Amino acid sequence: MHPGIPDSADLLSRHALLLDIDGTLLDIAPTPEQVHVPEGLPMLLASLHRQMGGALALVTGRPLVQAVALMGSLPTSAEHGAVLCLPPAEPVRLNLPRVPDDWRAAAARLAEAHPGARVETKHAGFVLHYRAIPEAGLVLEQGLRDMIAGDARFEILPASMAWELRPRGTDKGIGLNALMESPAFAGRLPLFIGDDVTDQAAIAAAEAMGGMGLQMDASFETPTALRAWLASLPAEAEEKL
Ligand SMILES: O=P(O)(O)OC[C@H]1O[C@H](O[C@H]2O[C@H](CO)[C@@H](O)[C@H](O)[C@H]2O)[C@H](O)[C@@H](O)[C@@H]1O
Repeated sequence: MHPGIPDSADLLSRHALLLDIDGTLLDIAPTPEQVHVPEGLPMLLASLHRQMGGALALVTGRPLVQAVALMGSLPTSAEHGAVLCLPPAEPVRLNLPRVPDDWRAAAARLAEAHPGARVETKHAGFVLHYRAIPEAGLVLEQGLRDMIAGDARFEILPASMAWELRPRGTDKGIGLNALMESPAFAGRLPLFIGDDVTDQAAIAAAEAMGGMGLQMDASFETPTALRAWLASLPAEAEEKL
């Protein structure tokens, strides 16, 4: 575990916990639908959320509906900062351009041409996954780059064995900042944990606020270790009181 992590009592009372999902809370699976949510994880997160006065959130690239289905109803920044949900309020979506339908169709054709590749649709953009066909990663990237050439409204983000085509103007740092501005998080220091290149913006945002941003490979290493640490927090905090 990272040496700078605050002790449990300090963490629960003075910090906000902001957690990535894939590769952090959950082990990576062959496809987005095949992730396994360990029994008790949503209940553990809900319990920590209560104990932290509401200052626990998910910061994910997944669409909100998927985050809720996997982890339950928690404060969530979804689609890399494009959607903010603070239950019970209705989710708020940034006003961003959506990728043209003909790009979505072209991406589907690209995936068809490389069996094993697949397109995941999001509200404003899409993800081209190549985990099942790693050798096609560079060709698929080039196909996407040709697609957006000359259109500065969009960008291609390297993700975990995937390329994400999305509008500029949002990232996980923007999502983290929006969460930290909400009442339950105000006055607390953010502790963000993520595993992927898309998590760098949230790590930078947490550090810019005087908090901590941890990369999984340099802190917990595996989702199993992170989940065990989360499960230990309440009991450890009680011992210190
Ligand atoms: O920000 P996160 O919560 O980490 O979500 C990032 C992306 O995760 C999903 O894709 C990744 O995880 C899948 C399941 O383990 C894996 O099969 C895939 O190869 C990974 O790229 C999700 O599908 C994306 O929408 C998220 O942006």
